Amino acid sequence: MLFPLSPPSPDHVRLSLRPLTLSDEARFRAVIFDLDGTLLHSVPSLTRVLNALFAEEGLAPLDEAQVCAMVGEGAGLLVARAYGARAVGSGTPEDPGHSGRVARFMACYGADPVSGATLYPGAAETLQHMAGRGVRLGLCTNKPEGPTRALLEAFALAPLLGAVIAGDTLPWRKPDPRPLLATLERLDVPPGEVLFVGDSAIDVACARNAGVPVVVLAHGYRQGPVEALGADRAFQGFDDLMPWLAKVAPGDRA
Ligand SMILES: O=C(O)COP(=O)(O)O
Repeated sequence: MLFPLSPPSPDHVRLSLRPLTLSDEARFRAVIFDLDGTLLHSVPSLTRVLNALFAEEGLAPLDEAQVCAMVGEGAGLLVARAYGARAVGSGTPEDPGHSGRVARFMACYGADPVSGATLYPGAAETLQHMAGRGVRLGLCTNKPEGPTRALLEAFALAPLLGAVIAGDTLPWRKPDPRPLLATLERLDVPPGEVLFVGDSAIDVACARNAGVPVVVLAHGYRQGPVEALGADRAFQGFDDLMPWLAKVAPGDRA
């Protein structure tokens, strides 16, 4: 089961408020964010692009709930899963037609990754407040670097981020720890002083592999209940994350 695609149900809110493990006494000098499902609601834009390609090929469109379940492990797996859902190809990157499909997707998505994408409420304000207090901020996403940079510029986040590692910046993607470790190295902060904020099992696994504490936002893309992700703490969205971040990452200009 996948949630939330619409305003959270009371049950979902209750689940996300269960006691979790990361203490309020923790202190961090840097915070690294995931992009899709954490800062950015990108599924409408990804669905638009996939369905434009599908229309050209006479394939039935996907809905946003289906695409939500396919996002988080990079453009290649998204495209493989999307075509696989229409019985085109094997649903894996090993399929002979895969690289052509990814190239067509990237041409179309790269031309306009912004239309249909929105920042989650409070995302920009949270990053602005933290950057203003001297907290070092980074981004670690599996989305390819071209559209990632275009989105960060379009939503005015680029100047707030001291490090950006995208899905094709390095030869490895999350859940491999190296993209996250590279992000904190570029921020010049050791793993114990960094918090990762994500939304998915991939994010939690990456953080665990890197030895970095991780919290998740329940507004993002995942399958199953938020506490099943095994993060150190979960928040509904930026409304409840922001006051907690102000405590645990006060910044050196506070
Ligand atoms: O899978 C993607 O393309 C992006 O995913 P992420 O920003 O959640 O890492």
